[in-house]
Amino acid sequence: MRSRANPEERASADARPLPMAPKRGLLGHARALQTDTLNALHELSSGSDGVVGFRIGGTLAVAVSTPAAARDVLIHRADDFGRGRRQTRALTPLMGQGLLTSEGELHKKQRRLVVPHFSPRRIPRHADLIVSSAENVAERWKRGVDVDLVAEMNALTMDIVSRLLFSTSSRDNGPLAEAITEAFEWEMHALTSPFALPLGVPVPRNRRARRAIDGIRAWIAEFIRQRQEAQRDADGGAGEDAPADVLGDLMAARYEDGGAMSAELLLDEVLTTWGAAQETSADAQAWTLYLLARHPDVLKGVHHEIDTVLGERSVRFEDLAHLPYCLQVFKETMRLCPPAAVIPRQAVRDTVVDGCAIPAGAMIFLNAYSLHRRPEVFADPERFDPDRFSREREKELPKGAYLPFGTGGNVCPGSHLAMMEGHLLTVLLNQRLTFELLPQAADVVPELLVNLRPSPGVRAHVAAR
Ligand code: HEM
Repeated sequence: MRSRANPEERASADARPLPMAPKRGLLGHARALQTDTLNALHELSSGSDGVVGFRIGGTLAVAVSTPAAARDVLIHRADDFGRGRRQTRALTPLMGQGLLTSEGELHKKQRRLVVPHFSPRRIPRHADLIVSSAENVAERWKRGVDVDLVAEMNALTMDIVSRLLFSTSSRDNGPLAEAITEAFEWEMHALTSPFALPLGVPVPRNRRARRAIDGIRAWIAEFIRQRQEAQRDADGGAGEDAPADVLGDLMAARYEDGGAMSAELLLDEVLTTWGAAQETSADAQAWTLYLLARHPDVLKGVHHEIDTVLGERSVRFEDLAHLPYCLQVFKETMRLCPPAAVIPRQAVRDTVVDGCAIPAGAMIFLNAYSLHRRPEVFADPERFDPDRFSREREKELPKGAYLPFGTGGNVCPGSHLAMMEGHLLTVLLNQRLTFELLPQAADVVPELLVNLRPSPGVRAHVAAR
């Protein structure tokens, strides 16, 4: 007797063949992707119904860019996809088995432990340190300076994340900040270059990265050890209580069985948080300042809201609910320029995405940049229009149409913190300063490295408002 196929099998039997982009030479689309990844992917996506296959050398790749297809990959069929070898190889040396690299049971167990520390209830306590880091910058710039906003926003978010994690400023530890920059640059090369060699191959770039990564892990491990020692003294009544930072939270966190994280995993999660939180937030803020400088009408609305609600006083967490237009600006920025513009996956078995058959091994490029430009969802998609995120209009967005933080089991655990940080910085920096783009900023384009960055930087004259 024939057994009845389960719904999964029926779905894959009914799947239509994957539509393929027109062929391109022996290397397929490899060259176009190598020279301009973002535009090559956008061209593939916008010429498709949202799921399109193409070749990178001998490998099948698929660009995904509709809400339904995105939800299949990230939610409904998430178990059919892994992170992909390249991502794991690039991130593991620095981040070990942290949330950005682990999978399966370990990933689930770590999420249960880590995610609650970044919940909407827990993040307001970080608002003051974000404000004070930004105030330091505003104070330094008030007499007028020419700067690159990309580099400066990276320094600012580096400072914020190191205070958030360890209660110490990255400005006080130059060698660590330099090593982190070196390690992130190597990760970027390993993620994006077809010529990247495994870290064990002793070419000069790898040797430098190895030194930087070993230095960072040793420094943070020693910092954790000292904090644990101080904690033991405090528990014994012989010292001060530990500062209330993310490291303290993670040290105190307990699994359901009452056990604590191993020293190695604690180190991995701390470095993962650093890696995931810093550059994404810097790029989001650099894009926000750039787009505001290009749209004086929107900037006027931002100034009006800030002046009405705050006047000259500093912003506090409680004010954010009364500054909705500044939040809309930040959200619209992440629609047009999502820092995580492409979310990579690899099919671990034959599967189906939005009705199309995807074979095991296919690389998936979930293309948020093109997803956020679907004209059927976002009319006149290239227009910078924060009103798209007014309370009423935002509610009408179809599920899966706006994914700056992904969705499903890997959704960004830092999204609430990132939104609060982006909101606070948008308010504070535009309250205190003016940003006038210099002629070199005339040709800024989005470039997909690991994140979507304004390239070659955003030169601006900054002065007190
Ligand atoms: C504007 C800032 C940020 C953006 C645009 C962003 C975006 C994203 C996206 C799209 C993902 C999902 C990746 C995937 O599905 O593979 C992700 C994951 C992650 N993010 Fe964020 N993120 C931001 C800030 C932060 C912050 C502040 C933290 C730290 C608290 C953080 C920690 C993480 C971690 C640990 C993951 C891995 C989650 C997992 O795979 O389980 N991110 N982020």
